[in-house]
Amino acid sequence: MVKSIAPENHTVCSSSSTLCKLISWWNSHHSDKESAILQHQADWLLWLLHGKFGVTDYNNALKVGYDPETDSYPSWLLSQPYCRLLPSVKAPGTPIGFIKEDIRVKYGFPKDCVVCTGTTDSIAAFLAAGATQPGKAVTSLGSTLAVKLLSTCRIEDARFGVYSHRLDDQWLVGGASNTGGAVLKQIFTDDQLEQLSKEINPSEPSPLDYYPLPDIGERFPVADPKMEPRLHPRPENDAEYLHGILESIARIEAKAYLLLKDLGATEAQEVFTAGGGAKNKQWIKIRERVLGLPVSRALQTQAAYGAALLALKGVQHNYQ
Ligand SMILES: Nc1ncnc2c1ncn2[C@@H]1O[C@H](COP(=O)(O)OP(=O)(O)O)[C@@H](O)[C@H]1O
Ligand SMILES: O=C(CO)[C@H](O)[C@H](O)COP(=O)(O)O
Repeated sequence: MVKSIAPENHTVCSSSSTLCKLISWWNSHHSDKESAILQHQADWLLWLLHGKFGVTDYNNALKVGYDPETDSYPSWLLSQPYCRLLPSVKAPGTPIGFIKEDIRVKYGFPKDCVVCTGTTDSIAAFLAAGATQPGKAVTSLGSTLAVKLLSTCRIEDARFGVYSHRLDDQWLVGGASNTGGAVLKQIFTDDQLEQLSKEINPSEPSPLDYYPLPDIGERFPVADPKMEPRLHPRPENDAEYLHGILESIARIEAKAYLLLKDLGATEAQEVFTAGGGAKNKQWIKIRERVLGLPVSRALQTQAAYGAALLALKGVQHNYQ
């Protein structure tokens, strides 16, 4: 359905895209189409704060089909019956309005507190890391593994789950794999992760070859909704098992950066790490060996810090 209206290999062709979800909803629900609007999670959260419907940012809107290069929805999307559900789009960090009075009073915010448009979680993590030059990258090791590489050129190829977000006048090229912390959490507690990791010698390659996924389906660097998790054979020693899983996730990350290079992105030179997995020093060393690049923990590993920086920039730009 999406493939019949969108250009070949467009990001919206990925089965997890916002546009696929919107069309699936449009075709399966027969009530309330008249009053419905499309909100991304971030739009909904911001709406609770400012109370204005139908506003988003061009990062969140990418996967519904918004073109951040022309700063507009493409004509193939605007000719669809559900196009009036699409929110208006502003640059990330643009002031939308003052915070609602009841919320302001409840939480003690100042009277001039302004709410700005946001961005996606892994872009916020990139901003938190403070990387500004092409070739610098951030891998977010949260529930999933999201890769963002600052590049001078834009790349998009849904066959591999690769897309580019606009970051001012540059591009954040990358994608998100379903591997990452969620699969670790299915097998180990956070305490076990910390203790077992200490038993791993990161300079020694693990011979175990897995494809750790929490469920069926992968998005990037291979887009395959039917891919099965591969987590066997399980050795008796848990530290060996964890070593094999961390090393296998590192191989997926290395494949991701290699793919971006092959597709023509600026070559990665240095990788910062954000998210819950960033605290694992052994994993950072394993990744450094497998990627063949300098890898370090970002100074700020919380995406929320990047979102706050974005709001600060927006307010300074518009009110000073
Ligand atoms: N020591 C550790 N080593 C590797 N991963 C860890 C460690 N501690 C926690 N994690 C993983 O970090 C993930 C949580 O990170 P977080 O950035 O909060 O995720 P989310 O994407 O859900 O916001 C969990 O899925 C957990 O498996
Ligand atoms: O898997 C994720 C959340 O579950 C990723 O963080 C997300 O898909 C990445 O999206 P984007 O590249 O648009 O920031």
